[in-house]
Amino acid sequence: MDCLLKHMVDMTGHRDHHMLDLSVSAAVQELAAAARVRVLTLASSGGKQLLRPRAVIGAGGQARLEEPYEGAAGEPLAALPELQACLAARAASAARPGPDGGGILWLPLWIGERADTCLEITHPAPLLDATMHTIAGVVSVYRNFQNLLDYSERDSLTGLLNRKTFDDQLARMLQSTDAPEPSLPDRPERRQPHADQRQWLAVIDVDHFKRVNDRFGHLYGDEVLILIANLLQSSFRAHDRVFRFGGEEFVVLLRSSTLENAWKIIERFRTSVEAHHFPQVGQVTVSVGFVALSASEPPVAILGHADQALYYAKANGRNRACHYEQLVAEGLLQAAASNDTVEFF
Ligand SMILES: Nc1nc2c(ncn2[C@@H]2O[C@H](COP(=O)(O)OP(=O)(O)OP(=O)(O)O)[C@@H](O)[C@H]2O)c(=O)[nH]1
Repeated sequence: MDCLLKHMVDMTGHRDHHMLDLSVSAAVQELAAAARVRVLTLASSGGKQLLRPRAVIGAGGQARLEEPYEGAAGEPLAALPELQACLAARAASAARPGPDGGGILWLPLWIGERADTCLEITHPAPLLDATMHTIAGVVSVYRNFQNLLDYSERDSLTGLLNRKTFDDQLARMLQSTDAPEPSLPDRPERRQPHADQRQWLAVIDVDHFKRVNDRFGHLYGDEVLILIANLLQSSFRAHDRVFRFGGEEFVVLLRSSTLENAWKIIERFRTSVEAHHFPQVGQVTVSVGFVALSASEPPVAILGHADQALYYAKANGRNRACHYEQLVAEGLLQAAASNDTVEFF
């Protein structure tokens, strides 16, 4: 009981999804005496259902986060037919028996009709009913707490991450920027990220949005923001982070991408907005400024550089994306001092 209470206190003391994932995996590993526990994201990409590990812990080890990287689409759900059938039937759990009464247990976290997260418990011995009962309780607390965190981290109009969570997420990305990839002895198949891959920050602003509000009213303006948020979510990958920064301004943190791919992804989003028919309003466009993250620069300077590139895009025709370093290299922008920010509202 003491052990359970200790884990509950630890889990509910966090205000961060990653720490919560680490806590729940440590709790379940200890309670189930598991050989391995993984927290998995259930995602779909290109019509395929995928599993992406978020956190993992082995027996006697420390829980650690699994950092996503470009090219890591995820593990195909089809490789785990028991879990696939469980998700299709909206069932509470799936199991694959192993030797000596051990096996693998999957516990999807259902929120209504959706399960975005699943716990995977590899246990060498049978799980007693009492243990199963305790784990089910821990998983329910985890799900409720995840919900609460989601609520406090999200913008109520668009459902995107809010400004408040940006600083944390940027600090986390900056920490992993320029840091050497940890060696993973238990995952020898893991591909190392390409040397050209960087992390990127893009600031996106709706063009002439005031005109939309003035002509069609705020309700239609709000609808445009919601539709743009949807286009953002479908254009960027699950491990990128998309924020509504306020008003008609959005920020994206793009993980591990080459400059060429960052251009492609950002252009794909910009052209998808341009091609979208917004009910009543018709065509809407966006301008984008983006910059590579560098651990040696303070967040305010990085944001300032992306803002400068956005300002350039606004001043030079709108409906375009501009890359800060390229503008500086071409002499079109002056490299700004680190405490510079550009205001255009
Ligand atoms: N409907 C709606 N409008 C908002 C919201 N937040 C800010 N706005 C409006 O967004 C508009 C921003 O206008 P401006 O800053 O002048 O910029 P703009 O018209 O987009 O022009 P450029 O950025 O120069 O292309 C203002 O009219 C704000 O009232 C919101 O949540 N909903």
